[in-house]
Amino acid sequence: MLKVGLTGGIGTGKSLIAKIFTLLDIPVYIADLKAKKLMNTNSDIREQLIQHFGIQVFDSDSNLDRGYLAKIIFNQPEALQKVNEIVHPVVRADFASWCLKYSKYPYVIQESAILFDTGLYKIFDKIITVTADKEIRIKRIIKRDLTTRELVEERMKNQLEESIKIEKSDYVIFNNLELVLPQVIKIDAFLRSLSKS
Ligand SMILES: CC(C)(COP(=O)(O)OP(=O)(O)OC[C@H]1O[C@@H](n2cnc3c(N)ncnc32)[C@H](O)[C@@H]1O)[C@@H](O)C(=O)NCCC(=O)NCCS
Ligand SMILES: Nc1ncnc2c1ncn2[C@@H]1O[C@H](COP(=O)(O)OP(=O)(O)OP(=O)(O)O)[C@@H](O)[C@H]1O
Repeated sequence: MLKVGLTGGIGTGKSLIAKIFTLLDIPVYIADLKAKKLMNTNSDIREQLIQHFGIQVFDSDSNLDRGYLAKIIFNQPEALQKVNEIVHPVVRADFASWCLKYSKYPYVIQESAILFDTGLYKIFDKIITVTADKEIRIKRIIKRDLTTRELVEERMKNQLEESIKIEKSDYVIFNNLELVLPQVIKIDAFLRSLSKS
């Protein structure tokens, strides 16, 4: 079974593309969601987060205080690296066991904004990058999250340049004004034929 990575910076449209692949009956592992779930439920992660960032990292209901952690890590590269070191190995193991459930499918996808940034891309047979112009991405995220330009740019600064991702990818989906559905259908057809060969 092929393992495919789906990546792209904040606001490029990864979630939208992931939904289309799901509609094409392809299992998709959303790393962001899984990471958040594991940060709330995995005791090793919880203990290490508390050890490094204090008890305030969880709120009074014992849920991760995302705003608190975001404020720390997206301004301090060392803190971001520490969180990545704590969380990513657990997500990696979780993905490996998740894949076992889908061995009958032609391929599976992991969606993550930071596949190249973290070196995780190496475990995938093929990588798809979704890309869009910076201004369009900023406007879409401000509208989606009711956030500010500054906060979106802060996250962008912590992610690899789009051009590097594009260069390292097998397939690129352009999501400015282009139609995305035909692009996804074409890539899906390639991947299905690859899985048969
Ligand atoms: C700091 C947290 C709690 C903020 O949560 P919040 O709901 O505000 O943002 P969300 O998770 O939706 O992230 C929005 C975007 O920020 C960017 N982002 C998230 N984590 C990272 C990271 N480790 N490095 C760079 N960019 C990141 C991505 O573009 C992501 O799509 C959360 O981002 C987090 O826990 N990150 C660390 C875990 C992680 O690396 N997750 C990514 C997939 S494994
Ligand atoms: N082609 C498009 N036209 C209009 N709006 C779009 C388009 N593609 C995505 N969007 C909107 O832009 C926003 C960002 O898209 P999406 O959530 O898919 O991005 P993402 O890459 O998953 O972002 P993040 O990294 O923050 O998770 C969403 O509100 C989505 O509905």
